[in-house]
Amino acid sequence: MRIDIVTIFPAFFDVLDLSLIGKARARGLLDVNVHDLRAWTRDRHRTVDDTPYGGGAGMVMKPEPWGEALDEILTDETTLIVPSPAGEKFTQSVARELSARPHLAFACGRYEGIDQRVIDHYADRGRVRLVSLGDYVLNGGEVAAMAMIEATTRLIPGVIGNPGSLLEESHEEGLLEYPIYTKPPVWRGHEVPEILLSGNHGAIAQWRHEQSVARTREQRPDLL
Ligand SMILES: N#Cc1c(-c2ccc3ccn(Cc4cccnc4)c3c2)n[nH]c1N
Repeated sequence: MRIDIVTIFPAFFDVLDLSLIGKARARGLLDVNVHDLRAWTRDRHRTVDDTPYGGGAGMVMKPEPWGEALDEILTDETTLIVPSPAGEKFTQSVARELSARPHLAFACGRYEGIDQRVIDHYADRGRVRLVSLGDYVLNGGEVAAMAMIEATTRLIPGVIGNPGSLLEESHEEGLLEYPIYTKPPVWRGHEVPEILLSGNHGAIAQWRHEQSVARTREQRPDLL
């Protein structure tokens, strides 16, 4: 998978050189390219924003630099993802869908967002998705893009060492994951549930499912 990210804060994505995504890049499983939107500005001040038509607080990102950047980056195979508080909810299902795409491009806005005509222009030409990380307000698209990239790329075969672990994670089957324990068997008076020490794998699987259902009912009844 190729990923392109356009942002006015390219250094924000230096973290993608680390950990599993960094290793996947080094192994050629991922091709991640970060671009500074200001590279596509034409004026001395490298201006990317201006005042909103119709008045109102804040500034809006100008369409011209975005148009020149995206014209250079997008292909017929690209899914353009625009993180936005007005977007569809980003879920594990969306992550799974995106993980099968050959090329993802993330347009990370700042200020009050990107001129709507940019989204309209590329929507006419193919796959554009406005996607929201959740029902709260961030200062820009970078944090959302980072979360979406991590949730999506970890589903690509080979990125995570143990693919079996993906199947038991929260939200993969619509339930929250069961509680997990490791050594020591007793810690500050807290004991590991006896069933987990029994070696009875059928009973352990049953207990874990029951714990997932109970946890989901408690924390996220909306998922049931
Ligand atoms: N995904 C996602 C988001 C964002 C988000 C994404 C991109 C931008 C570009 C600018 N802002 C600031 C801003 C603030 C208020 C109104 N409109 C815009 C962004 C917020 N906020 N919350 C989410 N779940």
